[in-house]
Amino acid sequence: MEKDGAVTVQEALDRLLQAAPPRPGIERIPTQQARNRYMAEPVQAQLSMPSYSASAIDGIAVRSEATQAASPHTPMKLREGEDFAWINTGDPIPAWADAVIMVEHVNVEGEGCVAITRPASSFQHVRQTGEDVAAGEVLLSAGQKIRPVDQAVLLAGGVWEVPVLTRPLVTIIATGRELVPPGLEPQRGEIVEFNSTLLGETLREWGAITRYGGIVPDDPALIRQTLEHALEQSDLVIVNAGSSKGAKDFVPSVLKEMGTLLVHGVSARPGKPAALAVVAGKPVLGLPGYPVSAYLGLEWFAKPWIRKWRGERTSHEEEVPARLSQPVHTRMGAEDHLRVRLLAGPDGNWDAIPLTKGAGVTFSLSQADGWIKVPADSSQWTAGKNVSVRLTRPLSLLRDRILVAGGDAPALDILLSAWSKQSGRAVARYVTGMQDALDRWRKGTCAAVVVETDGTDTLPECEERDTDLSHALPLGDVTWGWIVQKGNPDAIVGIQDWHRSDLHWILPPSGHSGRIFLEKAAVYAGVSIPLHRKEEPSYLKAAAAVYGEGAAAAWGIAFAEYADTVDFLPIARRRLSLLVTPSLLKETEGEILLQLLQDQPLRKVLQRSGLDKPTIIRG
Ligand SMILES: Nc1nc2c(c(=O)[nH]1)N[C@H]1C(S)=C(S)[C@@H](COP(=O)(O)OP(=O)(O)OC[C@H]3O[C@@H](n4cnc5c(N)ncnc54)[C@H](O)[C@@H]3O)O[C@H]1N2
Ligand code: MOO
Repeated sequence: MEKDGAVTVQEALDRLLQAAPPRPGIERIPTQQARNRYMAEPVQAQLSMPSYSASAIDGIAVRSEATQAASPHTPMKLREGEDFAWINTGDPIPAWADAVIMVEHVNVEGEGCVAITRPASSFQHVRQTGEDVAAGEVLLSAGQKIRPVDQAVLLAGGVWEVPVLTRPLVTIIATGRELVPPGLEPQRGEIVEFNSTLLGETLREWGAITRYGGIVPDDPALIRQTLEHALEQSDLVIVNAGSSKGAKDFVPSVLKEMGTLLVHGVSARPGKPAALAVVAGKPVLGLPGYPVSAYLGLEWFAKPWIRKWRGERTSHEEEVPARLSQPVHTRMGAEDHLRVRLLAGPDGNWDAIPLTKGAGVTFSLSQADGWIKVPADSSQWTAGKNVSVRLTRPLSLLRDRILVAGGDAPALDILLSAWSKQSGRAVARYVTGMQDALDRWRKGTCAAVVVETDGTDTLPECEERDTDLSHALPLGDVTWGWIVQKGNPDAIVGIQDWHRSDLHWILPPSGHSGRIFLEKAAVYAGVSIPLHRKEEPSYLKAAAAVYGEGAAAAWGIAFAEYADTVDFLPIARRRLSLLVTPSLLKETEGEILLQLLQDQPLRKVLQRSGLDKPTIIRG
């Protein structure tokens, strides 16, 4: 693999486009099936629409010059068949007529006789031949993406078939003996194969036809054989995983053997070990196995290659300026692509909150609102830095979203998704410390804060203990405590066990209420913060980590669904309330929330997820 910094993403892309340029074809397809295809050549209307002059209204067809004497004082009588003919909207105008008078302006005087009180002007209420589309007009130019409105105009102009660019056919091959197809429950050591769906569906959104090449074990001969077969039928082939330095990472060497390995390793993360090759004149992308790395590799190489297939010079991705809400640290020598979540400020500015850097966290791809790029020559960006965010969701949706910051509990997702469903607005949760959430609430970057009280309207785990909570809506009570291995084999009793170095402790991040509670309790109990500890931002992730790792205990919330996997030792009760921006509370959204909190079936579901109806909290 080339050293860090040896090949930039741009340089790698240039090599690929040079060595294996796209070669689109042209095909003629029925206009009705052409949605989302790209015009290969300009198209002219074959027919005029309408192809005859037609009445635009219901009324009578007349010769305008014969009506000039009509006025309210001197109504003019007209005889059917001589001076006028009844006509409906869309009917051809008789050859002898040149105008239409609205039925509302016509007085019927008797059989075959009407009177009019105003003259008609020439061409009045007449749709000229070709008013919509005139034969010979260029309807669409080369390169245009065909939308339903374009299909309509093509058909109006008598274009039954359109010349469009063929779509690139891309085959995706997944490699790895550990992979199992979706639908099968993975055993220990097995991973559900979802990258093909991630890559394939993204490629289809970009206009490619995709073929699933299956799961191939890490075996050079089999990888080669599958690749050969795929290359015969495809314009571009993607081989996923096996691109790094492990004993089973055969993709780069197979590509080298079969053709020209143009690049192995780019100076960008995640996605660093990407391998690009040309085999039998066709491009092959060897993308790393981690989903985020594979996805970025697709964006860096497949997207511009497809864009070039269509002859597009520029990308139309939406970017917004934002302020970084916390510092980011990266390693020099390679550019870093970070997923961020965006919080809208009242001043129209955006706060960008970096999400995990983990290349294996698919969920963060789904949660991210956009990407920021830290250049290879930077290693540290401070909070408040102005950044440009490449959006992954429409800006209008982000502006409309109700953002709820603050404490965590599994039941909150259930409650907030019910709120979203009933209110018709997206609701997103941002788990953070109480102080941070309250600061954001005051700045207006979130609409509501989940506060954790001890039931006495004070915030014990917050610097601002005296925040006015009189308007906060009580959501319910939760129990905090230790999530431990099933059967509590390590015999954890309480806070006093915290000093034990034979256990790995999983804690909420610094500043989160649960963490502050624990640290205060530890001081009170005279125990020091344990050495072996790691942080998990959500209680469900903490529980999953306890289940998956031996000798671990996590601070968390009582939740019935743990039952089969872990045990729970209760330690303290907390009341969760929602501090909602007064204006939002007065809107329909506020009313809906109040109704939901009274909804008995929903309360039962919330209770199963550990959120009891507010009761008196003891101790
Ligand atoms: N000693 C080193 N180890 C690693 C390095 C390195 O430089 N030195 N690079 C790391 C980086 S960076 C990346 S990225 C990964 C890339 O690894 P591979 O391309 O070889 O991919 P695998 O190891 O086979 O898989 C990684 C991970 O992703 C899962 N995976 C693979 N395919 C799929 C799929 N189709 N669907 C879902 N998940 C998939 C796979 O099971 C692994 O868990 O290497 C680092 N290592
Ligand atoms: O490049 Mo790897 O994709 O950093 O995680």
